[in-house]
Amino acid sequence: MILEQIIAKKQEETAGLSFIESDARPDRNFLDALRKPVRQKAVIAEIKKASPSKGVIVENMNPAGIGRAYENAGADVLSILTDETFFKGHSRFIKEVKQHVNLPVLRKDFIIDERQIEESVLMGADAILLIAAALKPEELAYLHEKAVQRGLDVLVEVHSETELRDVLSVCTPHLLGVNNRDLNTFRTCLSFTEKIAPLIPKGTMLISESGIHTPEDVRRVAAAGADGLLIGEALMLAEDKRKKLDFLFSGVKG
Ligand SMILES: O=P(O)(O)OC[C@@H](O)[C@@H](O)c1c[nH]c2ccccc12
Repeated sequence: MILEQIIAKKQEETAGLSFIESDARPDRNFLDALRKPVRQKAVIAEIKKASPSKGVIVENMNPAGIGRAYENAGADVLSILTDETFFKGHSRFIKEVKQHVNLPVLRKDFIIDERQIEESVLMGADAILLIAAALKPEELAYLHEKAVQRGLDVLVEVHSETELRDVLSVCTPHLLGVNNRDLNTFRTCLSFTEKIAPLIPKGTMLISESGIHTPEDVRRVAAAGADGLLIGEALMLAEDKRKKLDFLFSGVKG
């Protein structure tokens, strides 16, 4: 029930946020970068110091250094964890990284309140994540619309057919992510991508998220029809990010 715990914590945090209005806008195009991938499939490389399932992944993490290494390795965009409590992220990471890297950035956090959308723009995010399991369909539709109005791209994350149907009944996102990890049990299984891929509407990009560690994993989600891959741990743990990405893509043709 980790998701419930995380949401309870976010409710506490967002209660203290004030409504700020600014004319700040995202300055990089996340969706465009995903549509022109460097490799056969788009790569969202994630900067994540720790996670509830793995604990600390990298001690003394230098986000800007990792961001630069990801860019040099041919990642198309970045995902940066900003949640402090469960992922040891920080709100300043996005700006810090963008000073040294030219890639668009997704703010990876648990967005449940419209004030976090303005906050994301002020943090320097170009895109945000909305997690279907954390929101009622009407809430998701509302936050999706608000984010788009503020110029943000939105990755909508689902984990089941039911969640996908609920999402599609209220909005048609440009980017749909299938999380291969069950946020309640932490187990990953790539068959989630395979099951959900055929149900994604035309014109929506499908991103396979989590649990991608081997060339066989990449081949499998690519064959299932994923347009992009979100990879965290495997890249965080790699000494040489380019070598790792080349290796991961070694089994994908075309
Ligand atoms: O480290 P992995 O297994 O490659 O997974 C990355 C990413 O998909 C995962 O961090 C993630 C997917 N959805 C999330 C929602 C919140 C926090 C984290 C996530």
